Amino acid sequence: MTHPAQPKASHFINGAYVEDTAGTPIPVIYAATGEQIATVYAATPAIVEQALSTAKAAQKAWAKMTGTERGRILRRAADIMRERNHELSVLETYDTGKPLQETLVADATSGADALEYFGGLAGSLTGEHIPMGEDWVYTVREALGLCVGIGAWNYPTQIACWKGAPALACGNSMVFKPSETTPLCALKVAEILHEAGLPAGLYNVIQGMGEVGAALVTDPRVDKVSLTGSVPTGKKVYAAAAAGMKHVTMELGGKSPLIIFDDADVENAVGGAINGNFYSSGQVCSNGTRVFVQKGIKEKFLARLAERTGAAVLGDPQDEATSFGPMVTENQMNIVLGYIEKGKEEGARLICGGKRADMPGFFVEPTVFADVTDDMTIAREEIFGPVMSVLDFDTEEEVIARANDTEFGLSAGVFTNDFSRAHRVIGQLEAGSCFINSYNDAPVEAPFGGVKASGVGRENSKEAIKHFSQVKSVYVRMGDVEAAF
Ligand SMILES: NC(=O)c1ccc[n+]([C@@H]2O[C@H](COP(=O)([O-])OP(=O)(O)OC[C@H]3O[C@@H](n4cnc5c(N)ncnc54)[C@H](O)[C@@H]3O)[C@@H](O)[C@H]2O)c1
Ligand SMILES: CCCCC=O
Repeated sequence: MTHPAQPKASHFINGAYVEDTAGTPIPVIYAATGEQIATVYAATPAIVEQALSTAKAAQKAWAKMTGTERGRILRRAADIMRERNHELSVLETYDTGKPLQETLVADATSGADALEYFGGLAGSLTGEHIPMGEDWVYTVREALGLCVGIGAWNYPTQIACWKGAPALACGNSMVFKPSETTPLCALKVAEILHEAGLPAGLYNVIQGMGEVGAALVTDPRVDKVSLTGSVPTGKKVYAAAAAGMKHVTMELGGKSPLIIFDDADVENAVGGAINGNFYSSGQVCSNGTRVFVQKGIKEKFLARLAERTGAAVLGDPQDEATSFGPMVTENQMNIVLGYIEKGKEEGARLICGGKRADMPGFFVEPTVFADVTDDMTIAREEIFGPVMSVLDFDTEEEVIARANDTEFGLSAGVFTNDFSRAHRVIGQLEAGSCFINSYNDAPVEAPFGGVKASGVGRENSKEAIKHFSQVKSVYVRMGDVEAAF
């Protein structure tokens, strides 16, 4: 019998599902059982062409509509997403393995927030009037044109909406390629947008691996590329986009510091460290995986952390009681287990976890290492799994230097009851998305993105509008034109 997660077809182009079984089959594996639940096919060159030409053709008429008209459609889509939250969350759980307890509150709901927020902003996208004596300049905020979105596998619904909603609000069209690991949810986003009244051709989803992404990025009709992925992929995609002088947004990886001073509330700091390491089984770009704890509270912090981590409920992700799911794939599980072995070999002290969980599926126990030093592999490389490194520190000055000693710069957090210190420290951390006495909040109203190797540009908030539009400036002369001859 066909699994309920099997989509009607692999691609969504020009307002309808489209199939082409000539493409490479992509199996969709449910991470909690290892069973194949669906199959999609990678886009053939004919499918890529169909998606790009339809998106190119549809964009101009969309940009001519008023922002209020465009926004109304996005807000209607947000309402539909919220009405279908349960069904979409179940699908997100099949796509990623993340527990339903999380997907019910963090995925379609976050996507709906983006559609609602950018739908609301669409009517307010105006230029300015700049007086020049008798003359004046006016500016117009215009769409970029045809945008490509490429997604990672940890938040398939959210990424499809975080890119699609601002792009459409500004009058662009989009071809979105989800990660080949989680191809299901973006198709539902496309379906819902069209049900809400989006004209055909404006939001298209095609499947495929890196080659399909590369074909999209290098196409001369494409004006902008927004990628969520790893730093190595980001470097390739950025270079390819630069060759065509295209706009880019790069939401990439991290190895973010979470700094806990000894005056912090220990329970809140432990909660922040759990949210910053074990949510989505650690598969979150902004995770604070280098937890610097001031020596005075180190043992108290570790004891409570081990106790609370022991309360994680590993199990069937579709059961709402489960609070911790599997890695997205067997490969990702093996990568994470490899890092855990490396941590042990390099002399870190294992506090809890440290192995594959004894159950079906790709589960790795939530793992904490203490006595981690800056040079250890687990403290330097992005693991993208539930492995927390706890490092000791003595002084504020020392911890700031060590926190910044990384190629990455996505996020950073500070826990302290001294607010002067909190702002002073955050002010010196090289990171794009920061937290004080909290971790991993990502509301649509706040800009999200990194500095250094972690990215270029910002998603969410009014900042995202700048990255999906451009400004035309028009000089208006009221008098005669003076010329040299
Ligand atoms: N900053 C953020 O907002 C954010 C959010 C989620 C995940 N991430 C990062 O994503 C990574 C995990 O996701 P992943 O393993 O799917 O990343 P990945 O880099 O392997 O793949 C990302 C996407 O890029 C595509 N791709 C690969 N090669 C390409 C090429 N040459 N041209 C065009 N597209 C290409 C893939 O098919 C996939 O859709 C982690 O590093 C994580 O930190 C970042
Ligand atoms: C907390 C925001 C998650 C986006 C990156 O993985």
